[in-house]
Amino acid sequence: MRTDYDILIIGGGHAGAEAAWAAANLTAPTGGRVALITMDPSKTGAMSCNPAIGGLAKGQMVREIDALGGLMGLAADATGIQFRVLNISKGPAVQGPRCQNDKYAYAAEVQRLLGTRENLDILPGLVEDFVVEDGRCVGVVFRGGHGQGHPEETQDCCGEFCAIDAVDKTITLRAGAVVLTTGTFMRALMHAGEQKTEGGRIGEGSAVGISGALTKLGLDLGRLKTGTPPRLAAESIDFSGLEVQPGDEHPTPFSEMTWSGDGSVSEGKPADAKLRRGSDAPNDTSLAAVPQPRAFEGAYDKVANRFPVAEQRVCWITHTNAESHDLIRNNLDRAPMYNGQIETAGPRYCPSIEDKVVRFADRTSHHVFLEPESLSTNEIYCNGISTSLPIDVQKKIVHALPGCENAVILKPGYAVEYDMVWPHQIDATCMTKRVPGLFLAGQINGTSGYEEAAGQGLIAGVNAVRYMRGQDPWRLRRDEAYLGVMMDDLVTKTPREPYRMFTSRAEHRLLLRSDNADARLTPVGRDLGTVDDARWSVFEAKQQRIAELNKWIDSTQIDGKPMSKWVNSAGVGLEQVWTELRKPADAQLRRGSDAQGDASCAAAPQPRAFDDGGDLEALREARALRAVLANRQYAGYIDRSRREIERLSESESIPVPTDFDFNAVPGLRNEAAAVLDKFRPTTLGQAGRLAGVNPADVMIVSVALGR
Ligand SMILES: Cc1cc2nc3c(=O)[nH]c(=O)nc-3n(C[C@H](O)[C@H](O)[C@H](O)COP(=O)(O)OP(=O)(O)OC[C@H]3O[C@@H](n4cnc5c(N)ncnc54)[C@H](O)[C@@H]3O)c2cc1C
Ligand SMILES: NC(=O)c1ccc[n+]([C@@H]2O[C@H](COP(=O)([O-])OP(=O)(O)OC[C@H]3O[C@@H](n4cnc5c(N)ncnc54)[C@H](O)[C@@H]3O)[C@@H](O)[C@H]2O)c1
Repeated sequence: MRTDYDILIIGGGHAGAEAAWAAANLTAPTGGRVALITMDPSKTGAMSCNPAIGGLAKGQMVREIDALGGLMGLAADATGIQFRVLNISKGPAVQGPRCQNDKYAYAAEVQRLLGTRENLDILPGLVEDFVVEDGRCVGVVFRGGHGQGHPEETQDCCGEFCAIDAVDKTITLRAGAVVLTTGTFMRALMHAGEQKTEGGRIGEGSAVGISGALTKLGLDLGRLKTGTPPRLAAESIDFSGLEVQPGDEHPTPFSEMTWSGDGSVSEGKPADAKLRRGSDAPNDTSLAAVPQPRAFEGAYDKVANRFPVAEQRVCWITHTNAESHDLIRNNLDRAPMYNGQIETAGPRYCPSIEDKVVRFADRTSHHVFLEPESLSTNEIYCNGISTSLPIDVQKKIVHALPGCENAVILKPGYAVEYDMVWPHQIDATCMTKRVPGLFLAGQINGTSGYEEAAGQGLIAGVNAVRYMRGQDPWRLRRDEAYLGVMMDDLVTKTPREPYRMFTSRAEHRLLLRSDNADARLTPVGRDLGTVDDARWSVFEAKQQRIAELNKWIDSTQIDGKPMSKWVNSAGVGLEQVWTELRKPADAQLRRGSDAQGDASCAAAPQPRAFDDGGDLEALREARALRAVLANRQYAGYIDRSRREIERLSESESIPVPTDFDFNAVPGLRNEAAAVLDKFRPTTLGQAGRLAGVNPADVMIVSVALGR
């Protein structure tokens, strides 16, 4: 059995899957090998709770992950059973793509995608300790297992791993870097009323030893909680009187590679943009040595030629009422969150139904979305009534929902408490400051949500490879991506509850839109090595089309007025511009008196033939046009923002050495020195965002740094 790897990833959740995908893709061209060790490989990519990906702000993050060559958007598109863009009536900056997924198909697709990486080994087992030499993490110690998906009757589920009989043996693996993504599993304890069960997810175990191993390394651990609602049997619900929630008429995929055609690969070339973001050295040349990936074989098989891939389904809306609220109030003494059984903080922004009834006491009703969990099972997810009340009370709450009077609960709701690592102990690359070579990603860093976890996984996977290669770390700035906002928030603020992304967290949200995620990040991914030739050629084609559309708008008149003004006027949107674009070129010319005879106008983009029903060309055109219009709509703001970002970028890029002694800075207030010492910001910009550090403190530190 191989015991030496380039990178080890622990945990096959959303963070681990993304980290493994990035690390395997990055190391493949140089013959590197990656191992993903997880308690049960058959649960890799499992959706612990909501069978949905994306939503407000989260959808933008999925688009960013996709733009950087990640797998979440591909898996979501391949298995989505309902697609909706939320906030569609509001501005493009706050629109969030979201899809319902067949949760079993989603996990299977994540596993298929990981299975296409020939240099990735997936090993079943429980990691219990780290190998640390000279203060650096260089491996892990784990107990081999089969995972629950192991077919007992055969002995070949894990190939070589089974063959050498590694099960229940303690195995040491060494590597250049380790990424730990334990999710909700560290010392996990589930609660349903008075009933307590060890485990991070129903039917699964708890990772106990790893908490102690982290404490031994000197890391400070905390404890948080989250929860999930009951699942109901579809045939026991009367849907007839319920409001139907259909998907969008023309569904929008997450991935730029979905429906990108046959995925044919043109000769790729490195992106022009130089990667300066995370690099401490502005003229970083180490990237020149990054081998460019040619093609991620098998990555786009499921999505390249059709969309939606899976059969589409509707959801339904029901609601709680005075009767269910009374039930909840009368049983609060049996609710672990209220009777002292759970003392840790849960996600304030995805509250349990008992939280909602207590905190919003004046409300007499809350929406409950009934969502199919799979095309192949009868499970219905009750979005909106996450609960840890005892099962007998859950039954009564469910039966009080219109349509659910006779509903059968297949799986009860529960809450889970788990250990996490306070994230001020990592930096924005996900590497722990105390133990170089050890990276943490996902719920272990105090976040909540698949998308937040996946984003951190990608960042950790990339940086683990860069660390192993001795390359400069890669960091995203707040004005570059929601992923940058999340990392900056995590390392500058101590979360008091599970961290969830919102558009309101991003001060530059008009720049960080879902429509321009590829323009912002695909060149960055190309430089990093996470974007292959196929994705790069799709990106280049789109940027070319955007340029053509801009030229057309700038050179065309409509009713004697510049089209560039018309596109920003009230009542004009994608549909109206699309209609103009579909008119034959001579009709466009006839409308614009000044444009008569202007050859550049006639030569502007030939309207592409597409039907309202949607096809490949329509999808591409809509994507390009959406980006063009959003950029024009926000042009004034974008210019102002850019100037402001430039003004601030000087302090943002001033590095603070990792061993800088804040306590020795003359004139620095004790309170500021203590905060700076605790969070150990890596740039002066980050220092300025810490609570307890004011502009005068930043000035003093800046002088001490010799600036
Ligand atoms: C009950 C519940 C409700 C939730 N509600 C939602 C929701 O509605 N929507 C949402 O987006 N998020 C929800 N979450 C959170 C969501 O599941 C997580 O945010 C997300 O899955 C985190 O991804 P992750 O990769 O960090 O961890 P996880 O998905 O939890 O994966 C961790 C993986 O690591 C493995 N592992 C852990 N420790 C070890 C070890 N020592 N050795 C080997 N393997 C190990 C586990 O087996 C698991 O495969 C909920 C979670 C739970 C449990
Ligand atoms: N439920 C929990 O206890 C829990 C725990 C941890 C994390 N989370 C977080 O919760 C998120 C889900 O939270 P949420 O409650 O905002 O739900 P969501 O993201 O599924 O929904 C967001 C909004 O979308 C709309 N919506 C919901 N379901 C819909 C449907 N079927 N069709 C159309 N629109 C729909 C609703 O307006 C809802 O408020 C996850 O991404 C995760 O980060 C939840």
